[in-house]
Amino acid sequence: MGSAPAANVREICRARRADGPAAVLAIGTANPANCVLQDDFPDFYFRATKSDHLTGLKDKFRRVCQKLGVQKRYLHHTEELLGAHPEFLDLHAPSLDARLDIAKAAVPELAAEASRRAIAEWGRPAADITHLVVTTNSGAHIPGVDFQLVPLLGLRPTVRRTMLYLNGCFAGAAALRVAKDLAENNRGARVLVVCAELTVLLFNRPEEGCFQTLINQGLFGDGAGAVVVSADPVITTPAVREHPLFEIVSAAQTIIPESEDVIAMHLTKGGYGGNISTRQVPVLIGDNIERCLLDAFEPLGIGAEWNDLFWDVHPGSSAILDQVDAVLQLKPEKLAASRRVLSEYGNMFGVTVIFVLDELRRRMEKGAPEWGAMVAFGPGLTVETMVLHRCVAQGTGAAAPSEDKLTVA
Ligand SMILES: CC(C)(COP(=O)(O)OP(=O)(O)OC[C@H]1O[C@@H](n2cnc3c(N)ncnc32)[C@H](O)[C@@H]1OP(=O)(O)O)[C@@H](O)C(=O)NCCC(=O)NCCSC(=O)/C=C/c1ccc(O)cc1
Repeated sequence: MGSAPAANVREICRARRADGPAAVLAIGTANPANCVLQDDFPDFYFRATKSDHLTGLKDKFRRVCQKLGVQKRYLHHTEELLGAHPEFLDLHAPSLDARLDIAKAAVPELAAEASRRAIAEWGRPAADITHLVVTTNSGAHIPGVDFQLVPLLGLRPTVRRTMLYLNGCFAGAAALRVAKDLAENNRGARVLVVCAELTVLLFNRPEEGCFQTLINQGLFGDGAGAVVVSADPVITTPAVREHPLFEIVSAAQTIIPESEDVIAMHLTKGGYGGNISTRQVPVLIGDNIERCLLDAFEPLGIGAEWNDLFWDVHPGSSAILDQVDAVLQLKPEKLAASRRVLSEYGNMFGVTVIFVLDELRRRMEKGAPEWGAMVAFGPGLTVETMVLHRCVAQGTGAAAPSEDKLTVA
């Protein structure tokens, strides 16, 4: 076989690229059935960990729980499951294997549930998914959740998988960034992004002097979010249409200088260890968020009137959202979707921004902003910044199929 001239190779590569931009076509979410109310949680937690005698610490935990912005969460671990694993209550007992076993079975199931909802909304067969990007902090298995999802969802064995482990709370935005590049560089690609988290690896008994445990138990929740992304949505049949919801216009990642130790987590024999500098995190995010946003929006020629945008900010805690509000001087309704998700589900690590996106699309009405920002934070400290454009048919507030003229400001 003769070798093709270089120009032809370029042409081949160019022809393989989609016209873009990548767009979110469908969103699915899922949570475990076990719902816990924040008001009841201190009683549950201290009872389940046989720590009711630590009355001062329990009062403090109650106060901290009230400050996190959470009212409700869903947790895979129940009192029954904890009762079957007394080793989870002993900080010094080896419990990592048992925790990983729980995650190995439960994370793919939760991920599959969210994915099925996204695929059902998308309206095409699961076998039409060409790429799969999966993230979790809850596990360390090979093959991983990505592999398990292939039979669970009926994906093709040739689906191109990318597994992102241990990206902390910015994992959801990072997965969408990867999906954008995959979709825009592969004409016809249909990328399924799936994020799934369980907090069973973080579960620990309360201890005097260990504030981190109180945050871990009071803030985080379990859930999964899935999104279908494509850069060339089409009308497939008269009955089934692909509807772009949000175009992903740009995606960037930044490390905040000298913040390496601010969120540091690692696997230990007893689950996750490490520390979050809870007072520093909101301050550092506040000090750096505007620069990250300007770097994202200025090259696009979009003005920095932050109140003209819609916002998907990772709700790390209400202190973080308050800081973002204060620095960007946002109107109260701007972070309402982030605050609602935090309140109803807790901080679900990288999953949370997908829940906020789902909440945003439900809140979008005629006259809502066309341009928006997704901002996620996590270990590093790392900031993921994404410029989003809501897809609207001219003159309506509804999402438009790709054939219709899309409004681009
Ligand atoms: C709720 C906080 C912690 C405190 O709220 P506050 O408005 O500053 O209130 P206070 O100053 O009145 O503090 C409430 C209580 O907590 C105590 N406290 C206040 N920080 C302290 C303190 N660092 N020491 C020890 N006592 C303290 C404080 O002394 C006080 O105790 P007390 O007077 O007895 O009621 C608030 O600052 C806050 O939400 N901070 C941000 C929380 C945060 O870091 N969120 C998560 C960011 S991202 C992330 O977590 C990712 C994690 C991850 C996890 C796993 C992975 O695998 C990967 C990643």
